[in-house]
Amino acid sequence: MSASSAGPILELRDVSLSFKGVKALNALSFAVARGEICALIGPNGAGKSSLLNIINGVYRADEGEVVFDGAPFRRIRPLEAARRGIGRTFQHNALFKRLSVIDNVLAGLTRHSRTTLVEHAFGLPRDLAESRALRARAEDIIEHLELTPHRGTVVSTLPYGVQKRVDLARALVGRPSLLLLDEPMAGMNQDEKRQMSRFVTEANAVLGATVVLIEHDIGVVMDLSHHVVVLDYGRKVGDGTPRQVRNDPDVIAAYLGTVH
Ligand SMILES: Nc1ncnc2c1ncn2[C@@H]1O[C@H](COP(=O)(O)OP(=O)(O)OP(=O)(O)O)[C@@H](O)[C@H]1O
Repeated sequence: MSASSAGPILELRDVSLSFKGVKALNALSFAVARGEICALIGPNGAGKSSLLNIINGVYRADEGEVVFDGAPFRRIRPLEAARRGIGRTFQHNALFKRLSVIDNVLAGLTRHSRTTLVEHAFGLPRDLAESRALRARAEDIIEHLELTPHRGTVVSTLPYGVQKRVDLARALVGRPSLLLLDEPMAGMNQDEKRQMSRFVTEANAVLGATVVLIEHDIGVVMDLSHHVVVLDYGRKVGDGTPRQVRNDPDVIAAYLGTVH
């Protein structure tokens, strides 16, 4: 075991971020253990998406640092974060809506390929063997996420729940060690949520990704996660197992209301 693999995969140390005087994150500290599913919960505007944006380099922390795999940073470029093994989905998925499922999943492999997106679009792979290997990887993940019937379908024509799964496939195809999911179940019915929960569990247990996810459905959070961090106005108001957090009076007061 290397030195970095002994500690938590992710640590936030006193991270603060403001937008024109509004403190989105206020001296936030917590750690995510390797191999866990960690849920970030809290009311709208609590700072959850901003935090994911700092971890994968979309935003830069004003203060504090992020330690990923033992290496601290305050700012990292999104491509560099992806290269180091941080995968990401977005609240409103950022898929290429006019492209097929397979092409969207292949786009998630750009960081692994010496072939550029333009070369890929024109069918000009630099290295045929590389291209075949990456395509096989994309086909595997499509099968794994039960997207095979949709593999050639243009994304914009798919139901929203299936699009969210394509977004997950695109994030997973790069084999991230840390997978950041921003409301992967937003807008889904109970059946779709159950299905997505199964895929997130498999990404964690079978594919080995540590998961940090933002989710508003407390039932889903309690069933799915090993660890829950609660944010309110950019501050941490709870941190523990789902059961600990559920029974924490501060969390109940700030967010959960009366728990039966
Ligand atoms: N790019 C931005 N420019 C200005 N203010 C921002 C920006 N991003 C976030 N904020 C502000 O930072 C605060 C935290 O927002 P953030 O989106 O991180 O919260 P959240 O917990 O993810 O909310 P939600 O559950 O509604 O997605 C809010 O006050 C928000 O208005």
